[in-house]
Amino acid sequence: MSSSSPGHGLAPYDALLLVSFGGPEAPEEVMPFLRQVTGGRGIPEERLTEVAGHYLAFGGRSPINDQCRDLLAALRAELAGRGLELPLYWGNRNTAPWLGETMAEIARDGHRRVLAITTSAYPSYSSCRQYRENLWDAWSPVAAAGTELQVDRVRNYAQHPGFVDANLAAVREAVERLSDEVPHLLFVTHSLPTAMAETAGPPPRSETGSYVDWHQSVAQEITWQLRQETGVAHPFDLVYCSRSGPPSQPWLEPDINDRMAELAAAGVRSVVVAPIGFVSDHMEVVFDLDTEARETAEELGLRMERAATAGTHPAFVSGLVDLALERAAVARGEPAAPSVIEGGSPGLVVCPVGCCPNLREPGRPALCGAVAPG
Ligand SMILES: CC1=C(CCC(=O)O)c2cc3nc(cc4[nH]c(cc5[nH]c(cc1n2)c(C)c5CCC(=O)O)c(CCC(=O)O)c4C)C(CCC(=O)O)=C3C
Ligand SMILES: [Fe+2]
Repeated sequence: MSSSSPGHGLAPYDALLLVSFGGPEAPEEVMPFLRQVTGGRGIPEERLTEVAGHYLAFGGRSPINDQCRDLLAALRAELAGRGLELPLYWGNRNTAPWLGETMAEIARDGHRRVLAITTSAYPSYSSCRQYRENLWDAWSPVAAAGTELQVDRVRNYAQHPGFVDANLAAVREAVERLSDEVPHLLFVTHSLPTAMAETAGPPPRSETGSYVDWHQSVAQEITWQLRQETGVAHPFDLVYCSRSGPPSQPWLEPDINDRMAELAAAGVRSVVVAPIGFVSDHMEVVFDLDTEARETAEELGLRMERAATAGTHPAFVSGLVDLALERAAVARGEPAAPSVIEGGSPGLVVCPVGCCPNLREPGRPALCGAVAPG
């Protein structure tokens, strides 16, 4: 690691902040959570009832907050192990601990320069800018009250070797569990409205947008590294889960269940499902993949192994700390030396104007981005 003196590696930051999505922890919290997530977003009522059913099937408790608690513990241990003992806070977009309350606490505790890390690895409005808007909403009352608090953010990190290595290890283990077969690899991520996908990332963009491009390159890299290790070239695809929105609105396809049916029809007998779009076992993973897609696989007679998510894998946790060190070096004015997979894109430390635009409310303010001149 290039951090010069331990203990100063994260200067100028005096606090770290994990920013996540949030989730209900009891049955009576499910509907308020769903209304909070979808407020004003045109999600049909039937979809909400359906998704409420997913949460209620798990006792009304989403796995996501517990996973944030585990990640916080793992990050604290990693920071302490490297002599980087900065306080680490946690705030959510949709449930307690609310980001706004955490930001106020950070200010009360006397911190003035905070580095945020989101539990979301890829560019897109939902996975990138929306968190920057949440940071703005949390920060502006603090700033209005006269506290000079500056918030920066670690870049989108899906193409960082730490995230990729954790996912590679998980795919390797899942393939090994299917010992005598060459499974088809199904890399899965959250579907998005195609309009959001095509505008993901900084302009200029490819036709598919950075969300899809980044996932493709992570899927390719994992498949390639596996081939280097084992000599086996697995066929692979990028597929989607958790489509929402009205049926009239186009979302990214193919859905994992549809793709499994095609593969089974073509004679494929086993699949590894690798949720590279999720940093840990969110409800989408435990319901849409472990429950729904597994049922589909059983109906189709496909053997299915689900690869673990990055979770608290040591490569992922230490990678996040490396990313924080990298961001701190940039904040100190040192030359950027982003660590990135072969042929990948390092992502941007500060999102440029027009990056992952908010198509619904174009003028909405966001932190951690360049401001349009004039
Ligand atoms: C790209 C992306 C990520 C990955 C990046 C990131 O992690 O942020 C993500 C994560 C998550 N999404 C989650 C839950 C939900 N997402 C919904 C709705 C939507 N997601 C969208 C996109 C994404 N979502 C979109 C475009 C919508 C349509 C409404 C809108 O335009 O905003 C809805 C409404 C019901 C439904 O329609 O499904 C729910 C309940 C949870 C919590 C899971 C848990 O509890 O473990 C997590 C981590
Ligand atoms: Fe979502």
